[in-house]
Amino acid sequence: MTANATRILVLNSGSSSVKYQLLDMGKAADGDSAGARLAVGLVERIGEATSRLAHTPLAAGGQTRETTGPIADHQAALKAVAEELAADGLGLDSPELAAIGHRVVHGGLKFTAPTVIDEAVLKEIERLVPVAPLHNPANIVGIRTAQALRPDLPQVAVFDTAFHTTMPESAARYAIDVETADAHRIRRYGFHGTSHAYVSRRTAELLGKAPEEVNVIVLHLGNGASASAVRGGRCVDTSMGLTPLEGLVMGTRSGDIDPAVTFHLKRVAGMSADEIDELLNKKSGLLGLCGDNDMREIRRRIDEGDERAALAFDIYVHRLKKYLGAYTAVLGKVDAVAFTAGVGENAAPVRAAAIAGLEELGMAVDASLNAVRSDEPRLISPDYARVAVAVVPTDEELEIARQTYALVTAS
Ligand SMILES: Nc1ncnc2c1ncn2[C@@H]1O[C@H](COP(=O)(O)OP(=O)(O)O)[C@@H](O)[C@H]1O
Ligand SMILES: CC(=O)OP(=O)(O)O
Ligand SMILES: [Mg+2]
Repeated sequence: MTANATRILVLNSGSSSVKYQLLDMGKAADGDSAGARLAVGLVERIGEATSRLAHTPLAAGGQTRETTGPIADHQAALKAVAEELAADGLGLDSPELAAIGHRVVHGGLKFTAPTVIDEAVLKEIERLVPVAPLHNPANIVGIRTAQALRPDLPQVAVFDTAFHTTMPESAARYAIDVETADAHRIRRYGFHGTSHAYVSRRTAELLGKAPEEVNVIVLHLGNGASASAVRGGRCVDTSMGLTPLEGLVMGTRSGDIDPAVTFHLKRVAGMSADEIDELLNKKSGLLGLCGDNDMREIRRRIDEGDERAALAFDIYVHRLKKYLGAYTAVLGKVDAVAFTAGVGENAAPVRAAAIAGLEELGMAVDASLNAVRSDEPRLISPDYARVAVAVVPTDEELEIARQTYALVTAS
């Protein structure tokens, strides 16, 4: 790595998408912290005929370029991304590139911090595929493709599970036979940790406090959704478990159910383990309840009087309330609730409904503050509320870039 290599490419490979950012850690971002964005983009609907790549070269005019047409797999997606970057002189061959940072969803028990990827690390990420079947395979293809493009560069894995490794055993252990659990490493790992870490820190900043001084409940509500209880900057509980299926109602995932539902489906409905897996991960949640997994579409249907959409919304919100109550009890004292990710940042009705009726917990939302649209962290609670309710946009890519840069410049 040369001394002036300050750029980090971040790849966030999802099951059917790749989000990416090229950042310069030697330059300040908005505000005063490092990480100026040079290019950002998204490839979506990978594997379908209608794949779409939207690329915005912020360092070269900032005009978004869109390409549509089939992109067969993640490897093809990353090659297309590399070409877009190269078109503006921001290519992967640049000597200014210091490292490539990858979001890796499941890190198991081994990885509690960002890690430079070698074959042994890749093997471990591969071993964890059964507990993150929608995510780890895409992460692996992202890493292998990036390695092939720049074999000389450090590739760094930043794990979704890392932030949650501070959970006490009382929160991390399931109440099942200890030997069986240990033999198969069955426990609560938690996910979206990079987001929970970033958002809880930003929330403390918004309150003008140090992270050590505040207790925050973070609600990361995207396609996948999870809640976490963060005490003084450390995670003490989170809603996702062994896999990203437990907890909140999600776009296509059920979240919490009675585990007996699974053997009932097997014994009574004759479904196989794979069919049940597919049902709970891909055909449940909002999609299973009402046929749509996008909150925008659900709100539109509710406005037209659609009862199935209204019930799906109510079930989604009911689950959020339960976790707000539970994590208030876990934390004892809550300073702030932070809403983040696609739904949390954009869906004012979800925020209003989740907090409604929680005055006894010190939580309230001001309707006019809640209606404000902004990309900035902001409070939406009235002055009198004991608990600050906030909208805090997440930035997993920036956080991954910071952790990656810190690791490769430390040695
Ligand atoms: N303007 C909006 N209003 C309501 N919901 C929105 C809006 N924009 C995005 N969403 C929701 O956010 C979801 C995507 O969230 P995001 O955090 O980008 O997900 P992921 O990173 O898991 O792909 C969409 O499926 C949709 O439900
Ligand atoms: C872990 C997880 O659920 O991630 P995503 O929300 O990106 O699907
Ligand atoms: Mg996400």
